[in-house]
Amino acid sequence: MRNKSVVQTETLPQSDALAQLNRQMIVILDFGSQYSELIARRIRETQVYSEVLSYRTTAEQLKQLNPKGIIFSGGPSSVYDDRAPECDPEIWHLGIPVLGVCYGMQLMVKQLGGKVLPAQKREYGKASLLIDDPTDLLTNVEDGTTMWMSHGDSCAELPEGFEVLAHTENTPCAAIANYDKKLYGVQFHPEVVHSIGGLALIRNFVYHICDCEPTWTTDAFVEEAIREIRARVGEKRVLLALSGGVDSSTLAFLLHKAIGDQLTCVFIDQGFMRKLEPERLVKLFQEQFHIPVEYVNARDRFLALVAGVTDPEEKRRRIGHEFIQVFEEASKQLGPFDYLAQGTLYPDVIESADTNVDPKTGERVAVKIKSHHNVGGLPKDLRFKLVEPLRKLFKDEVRKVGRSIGLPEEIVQRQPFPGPGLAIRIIGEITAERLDILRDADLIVRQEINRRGIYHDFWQAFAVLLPIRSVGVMGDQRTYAYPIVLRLVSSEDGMTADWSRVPYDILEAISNRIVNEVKGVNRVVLDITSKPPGTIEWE
Ligand SMILES: Nc1ncnc2c1ncn2[C@@H]1O[C@H](COP(=O)(O)OP(=O)(O)OP(=O)(O)O)[C@@H](O)[C@H]1O
Ligand SMILES: O=c1[nH]c(=O)c2[nH+]cn([C@@H]3O[C@H](COP(=O)(O)O)[C@@H](O)[C@H]3O)c2[nH]1
Ligand SMILES: NC(=O)CC[C@H](N)C(=O)O
Ligand SMILES: [Mg+2]
Repeated sequence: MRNKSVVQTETLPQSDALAQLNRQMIVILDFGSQYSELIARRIRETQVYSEVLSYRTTAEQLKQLNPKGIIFSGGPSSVYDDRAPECDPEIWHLGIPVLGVCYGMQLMVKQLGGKVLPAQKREYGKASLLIDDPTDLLTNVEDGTTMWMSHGDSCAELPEGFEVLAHTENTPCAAIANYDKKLYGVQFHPEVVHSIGGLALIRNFVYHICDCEPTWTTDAFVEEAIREIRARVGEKRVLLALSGGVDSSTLAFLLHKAIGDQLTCVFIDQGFMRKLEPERLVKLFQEQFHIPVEYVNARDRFLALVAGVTDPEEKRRRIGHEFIQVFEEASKQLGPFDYLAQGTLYPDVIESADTNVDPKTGERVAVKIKSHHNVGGLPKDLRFKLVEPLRKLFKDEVRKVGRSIGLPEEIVQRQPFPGPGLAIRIIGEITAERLDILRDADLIVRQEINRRGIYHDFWQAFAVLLPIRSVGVMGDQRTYAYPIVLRLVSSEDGMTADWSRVPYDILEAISNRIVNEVKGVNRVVLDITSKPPGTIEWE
């Protein structure tokens, strides 16, 4: 299993537990592709469980896990690079169906005795797939369908026992198979949305070649998560870090179901929350859900901690550490607790950690984008063991889980709010004054959006305060004040995002109100950057 963070070893040993349950699963071996997690998503969309593991996973380990199929991801290396990542060659003899994607296919070809060469023409983008064998892997994949390519190498000679299933204008071996051994390879990327026939191909592999049944449903996840939590925690007590967001609220419901009053929820008011949120959250949980919440007012200490700090990563690091500090203190007062539960999701883990393989060394290289406080901010000597049952899920999957265990729609549909809160929406130094300004501006954004019933049109809609000032004129007086940035984005899972095309009259209303009502602001600007290349938050 990937060693994503220093505390990974303390999290649920999911794979082992899964193996014991003998659940049908497809394993993805990651050779450093941008799309490895996307392949996992696609498989899960077919309602079959899937996990991404390192390309170093051995045949022996795979035998223990007993997956129904294995997918080799693409990767940035060329199979003939000096230290290109290779798989355990015993994998070819396990008798488990394998689908190699791009680099994965090239590796299959090379290791089994065929030839891979730099292609005559590199191929990036859409290509028309011409089908030579419309059965098996390519059943229901239309001849001439669009598939998405991204490669510089190509298969020049097939290994023994293989045949060509499809080609494109530039690529003679676009899809190949050794039917006897159930080994398949595709030069294109069936997992990306631009590959029109991609999902049909994936379904053929999963259902017909690997013989899986669509049994990994939300209900099955909930049932199993509850079983695993109980088995792991036993009679011990668990402290849940509750922010009131979708993830930790879903987790609160899940844990409440699993271990009842062994659970204590702690909400930390770090002073960077949105206006009126802390009060609302505590009331909602206590009065409506009857789940008690310990409210910890830590405003002053967090503010003191970030005073004068302008570096975004340093802010995140300090806030992350302080969170744990406060939990440890709470544990002394209310506990003791052996476990700390957090609503950590897959994207938090991916973005905080290293996900790429260095083509030269075969090692994972850090491409840390930003440290999500709940992952990168954790200290090495964490006293708690972590319980993070949502760690493998994407946001939309969590929403489904939440809904299925009775979380009200109001929370299920909530826009995400980062743990470090407004601290990472004030660029540069954080002061009490700037916090007040941003809180007021942010409330106006929310009010104007809610008033029009368009809250759910956005993945997130919020305000950012910039630490610069510009000149304006109000009531014939010169002003010299901060600008507010409007960040309004749509997204499916937070991994990519686009800026929302909001009608001008709404932008106008928001801008007018902010400039008129929020003291200290004299200008409103709109962020029109997608992710990538931007990120959703500004720090
Ligand atoms: N103020 C807080 N008090 C206690 N725990 C927190 C707080 N903020 C964040 N956390 C913990 O950190 C985790 C990650 O935060 P994150 O914002 O990603 O998730 P969330 O708040 O549960 O959901 P959402 O992404 O919808 O806001 C939370 O699930 C929660 O366990
Ligand atoms: O709990 C969190 N702790 C963090 O440190 C954090 N940083 C970003 N986010 C949220 O993650 C999504 C992707 O954000 P970015 O595009 O800014 O990386 C967006 O939805 C962000 O709001 C965070 N959530
Ligand atoms: N997307 C990939 O897997 C690329 C594989 C290999 N680096 C190539 O260029 O052919
Ligand atoms: Mg949150």
